[in-house]
Amino acid sequence: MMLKNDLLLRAARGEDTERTPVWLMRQAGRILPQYRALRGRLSGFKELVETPELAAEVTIQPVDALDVDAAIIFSDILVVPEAMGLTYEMVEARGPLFPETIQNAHDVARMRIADPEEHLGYVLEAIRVTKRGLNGRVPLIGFAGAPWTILAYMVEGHGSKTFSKARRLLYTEPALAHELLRKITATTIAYLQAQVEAGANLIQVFDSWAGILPPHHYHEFSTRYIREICEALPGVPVTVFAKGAFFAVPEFATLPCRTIGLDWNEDPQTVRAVVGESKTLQGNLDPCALYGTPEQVQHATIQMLRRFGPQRHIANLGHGVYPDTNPDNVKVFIETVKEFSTLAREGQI
Ligand SMILES: Cc1c2[nH]c(c1CCC(=O)O)Cc1[nH]c(c(CCC(=O)O)c1C)Cc1[nH]c(c(CCC(=O)O)c1C)Cc1[nH]c(c(C)c1CCC(=O)O)C2
Repeated sequence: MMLKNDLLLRAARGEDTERTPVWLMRQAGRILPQYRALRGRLSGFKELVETPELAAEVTIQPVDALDVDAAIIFSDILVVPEAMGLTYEMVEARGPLFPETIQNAHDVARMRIADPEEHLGYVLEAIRVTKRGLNGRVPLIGFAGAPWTILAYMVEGHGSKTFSKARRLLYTEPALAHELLRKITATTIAYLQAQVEAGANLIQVFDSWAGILPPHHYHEFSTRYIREICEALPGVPVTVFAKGAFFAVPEFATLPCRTIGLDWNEDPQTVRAVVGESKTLQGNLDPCALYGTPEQVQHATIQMLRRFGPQRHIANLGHGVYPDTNPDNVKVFIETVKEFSTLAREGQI
């Protein structure tokens, strides 16, 4: 089906666009009252993720409510470890928990390379239902966690400031870590290819815990697997978002991906100077900028747009929007991107 709004895809491919496309990480859920109302009627997060009609409804909510230029499928990166054999629980107000974790060679051997239709069919069906519901209004983004970030949860068992159990494994049992990373990578590649087949127009890889590794470990245990994922998706626009990995930007410039996501610690002009003109950059307003007055939000957004320049930019936050953000300020952010980037191209400002 032809897309009515394909700004995101054209910007990712490096084509000139009449304005800068905009969406927000974690736009589905959390901040929208209509999400909270639906979520309140359900037993929990997993029911929502595993019921394709409901996941599709929540995916489309921000397109209706915020007028963003893309939808992102409502799911979680932790569906991948579950498909491999490690069930997760979502503890209300605390986050994910794995009752069993990966500790030794026996545990790694027990993990299977998942079959997307068999073990993640509910996500693929949610993508198909979402595509019908979107009816070509905007592109749909599919996603997965980067293998390193997935390993971190599988070994640690829950969120952590340091992920010291996961980092310890890289020193004490590097071969075992690689074996697990290979299985996660194989599962992720098949899963992302299936997402594209189901209708995802662009793929984002989230390496949320990139920033806790030293650069040499990041190169050895993360970038090489991200590279394999990018290589397995030829022709698909891929965005690599690695939080805290400013040290890896020179290497990201060599990845066969279209877009590099920046967190708010990164300076767009510095990154641009390193990667050159061959990549699109995404980001990177500090989510805390959305706590200001509407005028302050507008000011911060315009400053961010100026740092990126008009082309080869996808406007976004530097990480997911915080749950207590006023949706009206999110709208100011989105409208400012649309208006200012249009005027900038017309030479009016
Ligand atoms: C709290 C949490 C969850 N899952 C996870 C956490 C973080 C735990 C920690 O701090 O260590 C793990 C997770 N899930 C996702 C990521 C990668 C993106 C990131 O760094 O934020 C990570 C690190 C993607 C996601 N996780 C989710 C999406 C889809 C929603 C969207 O992007 O709009 C994505 C891309 C949805 C999700 N996932 C979760 C909830 C409650 C929701 C729905 C509403 C909300 O955002 O609060 C649970």
